[in-house]
Amino acid sequence: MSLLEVSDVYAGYIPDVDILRGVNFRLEAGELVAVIGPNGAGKSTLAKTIAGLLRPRLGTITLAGEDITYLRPNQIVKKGIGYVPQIANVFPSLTIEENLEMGAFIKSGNLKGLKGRVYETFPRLAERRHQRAGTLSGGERQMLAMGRAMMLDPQIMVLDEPSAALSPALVNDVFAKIKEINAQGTAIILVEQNARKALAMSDRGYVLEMGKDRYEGLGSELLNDPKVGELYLGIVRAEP
Ligand SMILES: Nc1ncnc2c1ncn2[C@@H]1O[C@H](COP(=O)(O)OP(=O)(O)OP(=O)(O)O)[C@@H](O)[C@H]1O
Repeated sequence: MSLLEVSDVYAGYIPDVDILRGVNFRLEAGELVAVIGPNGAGKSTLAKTIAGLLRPRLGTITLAGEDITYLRPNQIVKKGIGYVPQIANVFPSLTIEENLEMGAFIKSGNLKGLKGRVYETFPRLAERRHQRAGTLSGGERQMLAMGRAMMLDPQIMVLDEPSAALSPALVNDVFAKIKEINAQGTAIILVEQNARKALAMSDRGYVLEMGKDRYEGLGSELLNDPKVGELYLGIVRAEP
């Protein structure tokens, strides 16, 4: 049994229009798994469906064997699945510290230890803890959004295109932090347009196409698979 299993899920935003069309996906404890694929393939939709923001029309989602298919987003958070959306992922008018505290709103008890772990992972956030989040750079904002999800000490983090709109140097910074969070034991689903980099740092990956899992394999296998390279990584094969 996998930690998370998405089985034959159909989901969409408009009646009778399926975006996910029988997608299968699994995540083992502690794994880092990339989800790549062309624009509109349904990557973000899969992330939203796992987070409970979209209800599957068919299929099931289980967490450690428990059916969570129809749980609400707040119930899914409580089960230990943290979701970091692509946009609007921080409260701009609140300080960094306040943003982190909001992240732990469902947790009782002392938040100090949790905040300490976030600040240890992201020293730059510690330096700016009393600054409003709206004044942060794109990369810092992304780190705050991940920090906020860490405040729930989730067993799974679902990251929707954390590298979107970041410069290449910042992408490397953000990806290094993702690796670090994963090394601390959090399993990660990494939805990415930056396919090559995402696969290179992942245990496994999925290529989504038209709402279905088209390929699945080790990150390195997918990177070296000529079909995947040609279609999804922009690699042009030399003529024989
Ligand atoms: N809120 C929405 N209402 C209606 N359709 C939507 C909504 N969000 C996404 N879609 C549609 O769902 C399809 C898949 O979108 P999704 O964002 O999941 O793709 P993606 O693989 O993440 O693509 P990208 O790499 O471009 O972000 C697209 O055709 C998109 O137009």
